[in-house]
Amino acid sequence: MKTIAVFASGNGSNFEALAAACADGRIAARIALMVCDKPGAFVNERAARYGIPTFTFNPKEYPSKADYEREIVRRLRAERVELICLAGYMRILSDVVLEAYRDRIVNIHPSLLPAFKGAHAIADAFAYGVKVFGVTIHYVNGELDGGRIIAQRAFEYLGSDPEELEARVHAVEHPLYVETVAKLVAEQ
Ligand SMILES: Nc1nc2c(c(=O)[nH]1)N[C@@H](CNc1ccc(C(=O)N[C@@H](CCC(=O)O)C(=O)O)cc1)CN2
Ligand SMILES: O=CNCC(=O)N[C@@H]1O[C@H](COP(=O)(O)O)[C@@H](O)[C@H]1O
Repeated sequence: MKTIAVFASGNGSNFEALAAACADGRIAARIALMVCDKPGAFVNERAARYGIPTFTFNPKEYPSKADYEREIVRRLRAERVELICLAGYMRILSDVVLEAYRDRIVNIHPSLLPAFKGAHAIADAFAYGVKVFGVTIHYVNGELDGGRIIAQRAFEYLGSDPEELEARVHAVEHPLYVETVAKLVAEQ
């Protein structure tokens, strides 16, 4: 049984998709920790419902990113975490975490990378008027949204409602993340 950690900053629908899949065996892993940089974010409520321990912190309470990342690594090691899944985690990871978990961090990004990197991918793609949207799961390294791609799924959207588009993105990313993490933990 592999041990994973999920990092999130907001609503946590991807976190919940992974937690549900671990709970019912579709992913042969246990989520030992949910890491969140936003106290009060709804993802904390979701973790509580699943009885998953959290390390939720306020970056402003630490002298630097390295300080809070050292604390994160301490807790990950204490839980013997083997794989980190970023799921809407909106902080750029420094070498403190990247080196401790080299090639064992994956991220889901709501665009067909390398197009539309960054924190506002859906809005940027929508503004561009793209007709084909998609999601990407990639390894995380020092280059922002530039790690080796593991999986992608595309879909056509011709509408003009940003909320409808975001719902379509989530409907595609949840099963893809579950399917991809299930394969990753089965391989390791
Ligand atoms: N190493 C590294 N870290 C990462 C990713 C990566 O592929 N490599 N993928 C990230 C997901 N994508 C982004 C892209 C941009 C930003 C971003 O610009 N964040 C602001 C802060 C945003 C906020 O305050 O909420 C910052 O400067 O940290 C955050 C996540 C998560 N962290
Ligand atoms: O990789 C770049 N940026 C990260 C990013 O934008 N991730 C996206 O944040 C959303 C979180 O939704 P939630 O799971 O909280 O409901 C989700 O759509 C992720 O693809």
